Amino acid sequence: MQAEKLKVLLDWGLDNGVKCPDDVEFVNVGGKGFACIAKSDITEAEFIIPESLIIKSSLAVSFFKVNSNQTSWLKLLIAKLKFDKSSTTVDDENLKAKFAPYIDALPDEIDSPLVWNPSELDLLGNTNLRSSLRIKLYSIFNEWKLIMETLKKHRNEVQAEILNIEETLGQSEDHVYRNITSKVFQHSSETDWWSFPAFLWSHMMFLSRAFPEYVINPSTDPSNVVLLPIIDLLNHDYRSKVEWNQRDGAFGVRKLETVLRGEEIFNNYGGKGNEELLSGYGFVLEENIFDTVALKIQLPLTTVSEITSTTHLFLPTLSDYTTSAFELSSGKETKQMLPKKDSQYKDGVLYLLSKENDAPLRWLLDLFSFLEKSPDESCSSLRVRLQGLQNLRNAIETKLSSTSSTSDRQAAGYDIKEYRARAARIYKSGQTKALKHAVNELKRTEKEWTSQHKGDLLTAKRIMRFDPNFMESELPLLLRTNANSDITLDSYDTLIILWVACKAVFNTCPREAQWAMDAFKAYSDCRENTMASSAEGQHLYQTFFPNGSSRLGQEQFINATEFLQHFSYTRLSNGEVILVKDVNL
Ligand SMILES: C[S@@+](CC[C@H](N)C(=O)[O-])C[C@H]1O[C@@H](n2cnc3c(N)ncnc32)[C@H](O)[C@@H]1O
Repeated sequence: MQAEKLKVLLDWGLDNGVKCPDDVEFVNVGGKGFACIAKSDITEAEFIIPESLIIKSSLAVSFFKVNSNQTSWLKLLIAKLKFDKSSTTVDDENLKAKFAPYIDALPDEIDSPLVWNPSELDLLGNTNLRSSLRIKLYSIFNEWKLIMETLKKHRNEVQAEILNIEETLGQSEDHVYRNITSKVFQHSSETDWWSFPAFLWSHMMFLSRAFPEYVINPSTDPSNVVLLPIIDLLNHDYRSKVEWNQRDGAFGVRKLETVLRGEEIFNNYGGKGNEELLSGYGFVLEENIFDTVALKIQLPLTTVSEITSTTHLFLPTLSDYTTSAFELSSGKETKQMLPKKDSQYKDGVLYLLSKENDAPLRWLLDLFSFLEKSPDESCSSLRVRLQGLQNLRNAIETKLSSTSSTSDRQAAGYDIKEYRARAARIYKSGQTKALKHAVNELKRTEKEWTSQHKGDLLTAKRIMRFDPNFMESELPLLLRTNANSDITLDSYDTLIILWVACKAVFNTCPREAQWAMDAFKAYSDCRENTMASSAEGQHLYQTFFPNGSSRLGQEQFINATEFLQHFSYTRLSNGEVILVKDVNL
């Protein structure tokens, strides 16, 4: 059946001026649909489609007599060519008849999770992709609704369909599957061409096989796309070197390397991670070097504007990550760094973490350091950097545990397609690997910083090592306990607070930690005029000195408590508090 449709399509193409290399054959490959195979060694294989066969927005503009949202109208036009039995005429040409060989040969199904059943969706667990699906459906619905509201025909039915879909989208995954997404590829002859499932079908065809129109028409809106019959039979390999070009309105794809006999001739859809490949094209690649995991950080707009107006922090947007095959083939960096507006971050700042590129992790670390710092601290202070790193590591580890966990929803008992189960496994494992890589990179960075700044950090363990006198004699004296009775301190930070207070009382600070004493004195001097108010400090003082202390006043003790809070960071892995010298990294 598919082979017959393919033959009709290829004959139609050849009759109408499509040029393909002589020695290629298109075959049906399990899991991939059609593929183009070289029958001999081919140098610079080139595929050209004439302007007359390119399906572009101008057709939709002419047919629907519209001006805006051209890609949406083009999707509706393709849904009409597929589902409407009557003709669709533009300039006396019946598009339904003209493009029938193309429309008939489009794939029976796309394995995008947009149309997976609930049992298959469960395989995605709590990943970004799973949680973005409903939002994606809403966005496609809104795109459809926007043009439907201006469509003159079928007014009452369209209005009823809009209400019905809107209501369904607010319901359970199972309900959405049964009433909308399961219908996209199991369409009956009754499917209305203007219905939402028909639009969703068309949308998925565009997502998985459209090309940018600007290749043939540089002045067009950059978001406009075209369909290229036959050229769109080429599958994707990110290693494939290709050039997309135009000549006299025709669109060409040329291989820039020799393809050996028996090998597949690939296009290159651009550097896409498995999340984008799976949701848009319904497939994944093992060991995909473009794999990323997205972290979206929501910031109040006041914080965004503080960052953009007072710091040099880099806040990325999606365009900082996208590489299209067209850009790759041009061999030069074509992306322009356009000035960004604060409003671009209203839905969050996007960080795409990957094993291959640590720059986004560094941008994220800069942001977390900024968020950690107090007004009198610098973004590059050692304490701020170390605490920012801890907070970031904590956030990524939380994401990792939710990504690797299985979904907590109830499996719904639908059949699971093995192809989809494998795709879900590979996608999830790529997400987990990218997150683990980020955690390891942060651990390595922390180690590097702490070993470079060993002398600027004081842990409770270090104190006990180089100041044995403190535990053996000074602390019992201060607490008025017997030197032989055990002193129980329930945390490392309590020990450091008592050490700081003790050193101030006895003036016996060892040389290697003198910086901590100097900083404490300076801090206490600054606070002299402010009333010591820390409830935590007061409570701790009363615990240790229920009858007060002639040596250590409450105020000085509270100063030590607050000093530790201001000049320390907490290792989240073990709760250890570490005193940090006020230096820059
Ligand atoms: C532009 S079409 C390519 C032609 C497609 N094989 C067909 O039969 O129509 C894109 C679709 O091809 C398939 N595809 C492309 N590259 C692939 C790859 N490397 N591995 C698996 N499937 C691939 C996916 O189903 C994708 O949605």
